[in-house]
Amino acid sequence: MAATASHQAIGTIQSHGYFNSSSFQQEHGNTSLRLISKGFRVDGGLLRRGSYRSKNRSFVVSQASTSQTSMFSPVSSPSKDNTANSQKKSNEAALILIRHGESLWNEKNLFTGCVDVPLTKKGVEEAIEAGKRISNIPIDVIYASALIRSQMTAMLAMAQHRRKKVPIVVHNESEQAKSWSGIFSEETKKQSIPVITAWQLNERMYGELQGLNKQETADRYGKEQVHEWRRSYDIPPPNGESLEMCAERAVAYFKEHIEPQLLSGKNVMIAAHGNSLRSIIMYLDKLTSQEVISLELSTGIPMLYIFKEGKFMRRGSPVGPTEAGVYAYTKSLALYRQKLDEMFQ
Ligand SMILES: O=C(O)[C@@H](CO)OP(=O)(O)O
Repeated sequence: MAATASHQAIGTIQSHGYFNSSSFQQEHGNTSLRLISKGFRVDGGLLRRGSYRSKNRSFVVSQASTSQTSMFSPVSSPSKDNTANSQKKSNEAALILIRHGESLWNEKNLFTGCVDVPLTKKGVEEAIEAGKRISNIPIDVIYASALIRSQMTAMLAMAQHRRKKVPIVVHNESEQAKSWSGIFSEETKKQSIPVITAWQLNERMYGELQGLNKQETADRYGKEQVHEWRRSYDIPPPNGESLEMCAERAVAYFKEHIEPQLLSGKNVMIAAHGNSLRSIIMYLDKLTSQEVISLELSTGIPMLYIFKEGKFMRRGSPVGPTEAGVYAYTKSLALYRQKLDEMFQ
């Protein structure tokens, strides 16, 4: 939106734009215009559409200010949310889990953990293939780890989605980052999918094994020892995280941030890692610490769960966009697909 000369000072504030009132006040002085904290309140009322003038500057609010998030409105936690609406909405949602495609260190057979390594060409192809498999499943919000291999996977997969919404990484790391990534069109926001990145979804930290060759490590320390480090539930590799430690942060994040989304009816995709996903699957499928030992995830294979009435139902891996079975799991998935067929035939 073009800012007029008099509005140039801070540009345009929108309902979904990020606005740092304290920096505004520092810059422009705490004047007749009082912007209280993050609510865009002026003397107790919400800012309305229009132009505002402080001591020496003016600015524009182009929409009534009710929210300060960009395209992503965080849902309130289920315990705080007691409206009938949320009850209605909590009916059903799809959850897709996907381990990133092959990385350059997977290819070299190196322990990777939290080292931030990109995908190989094969990994890129796996992510694209994964995207085709889930291209008819609704996705409202995407979670990825802080590592590039999961983010590449999410983005490449989404490029295959028939709905053609644009996945956009949410930048909440600072007020400025929020503000600078603001989107000023409701229509554009509707055509976007927020991608939320979280270190808690990172691969388990492999400690002093990171960068070592898996085969050479087995030759040196013995196959059993290395298998214990790699697959046991509670034995950490030297100075690294056990699966149990990884689960503590990954599952906590899932419960705190992702479950409320599902409860509110949002369809979620999580792109993450072998072990962070193993820990989440252990929680979803109620696996014991013995059972999780034999759980192995392939790179780039999406897994579908239906969340219904507070329960997670594992629906396996959608084989392809034409596989009828996946869409027969629930009425809403079938309807979504039907709509896509109508829109894009
Ligand atoms: O190296 C790693 O970070 C992981 C995943 O690739 O290895 P592992 O097979 O031991 O879980």
